[in-house]
Amino acid sequence: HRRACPLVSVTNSLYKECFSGLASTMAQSIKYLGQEEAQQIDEELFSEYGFSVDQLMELAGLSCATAITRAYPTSSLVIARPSLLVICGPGNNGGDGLVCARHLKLFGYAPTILYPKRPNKLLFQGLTTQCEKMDIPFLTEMPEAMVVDEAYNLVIDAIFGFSFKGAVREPFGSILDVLKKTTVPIVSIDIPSGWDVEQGSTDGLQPDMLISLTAPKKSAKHFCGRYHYLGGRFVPPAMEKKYQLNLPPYPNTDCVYQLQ
Ligand SMILES: NC(=O)C1=CN([C@@H]2O[C@H](COP(=O)(O)OP(=O)(O)OC[C@H]3O[C@@H](n4cnc5c(N)ncnc54)[C@H](OP(=O)(O)O)[C@@H]3O)[C@@H](O)[C@H]2O)[C@@H](O)CC1
Ligand SMILES: [K+]
Repeated sequence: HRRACPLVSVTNSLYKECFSGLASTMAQSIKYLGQEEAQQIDEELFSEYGFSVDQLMELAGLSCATAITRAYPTSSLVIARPSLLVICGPGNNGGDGLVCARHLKLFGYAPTILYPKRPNKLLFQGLTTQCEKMDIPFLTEMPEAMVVDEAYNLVIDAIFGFSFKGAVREPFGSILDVLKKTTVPIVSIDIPSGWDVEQGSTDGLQPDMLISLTAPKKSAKHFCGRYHYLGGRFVPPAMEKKYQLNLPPYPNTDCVYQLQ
């Protein structure tokens, strides 16, 4: 399912769409965030706007599950059982993955979770219990690439988000090595894991789908998969204005917007 990546930027494709009269003025100038700016916005949502992490994580995870149902409806899956593998990392990106898995189960999919490094915090313990109580199985180790390809329709990559830095440490290095050998489509939440948040990566994962949360990060310009969605419809207008995010208009009550 995955294609080679000729480093075509999303901005370029948006300009092309614009010339053919298809893109709105808003979509042209959507902002791509640097790492520090993404972290600053995140911090400000909590400190100045009064949100809590679990609130935004719930909305982020729900957006991800919704976007996945749009791109890969259960009727389109190759393996009849709608099996998915959700791999969760040690930070909030991993938390989004747990929430996403729970909603996907409610939407009729059969997720399985790999959560190898669990933070000792009530938030993540609660999210884990919720998944266990929904009969979502947890794996104890990463299966081999061939097993992943045979057993799952999709892999959801919720390993690292916008706080990723430096060389990948274990056990995630080995997990990403396996993912690079699989052929099953990968859906990355916020950032393709292992990619530099701003520069991307030429030899990293090549996901089939990217779900950017709040606003795309600079590395999203190097995304060459089939589907790019925006989720996390919780940005207050004053914040959108301050950071000149120029978010596209979400249709009606939708929590996702298809950018590509
Ligand atoms: N406002 C928003 O937009 C919202 C954002 N949300 C979500 O939060 C995400 C950002 O979450 P985040 O800040 O917790 O960081 P994230 O990237 O998950 O990882 C940090 C962990 O990774 C680890 N780690 C880092 N580098 C590593 C390496 N090289 N090799 C190995 N490990 C490494 C690091 O370990 P440490 O450095 O602490 O040892 C730490 O444990 C964001 O992308 C979005 O998905 C929503 O939930 C809500 C609203
Ligand atoms: K990710």
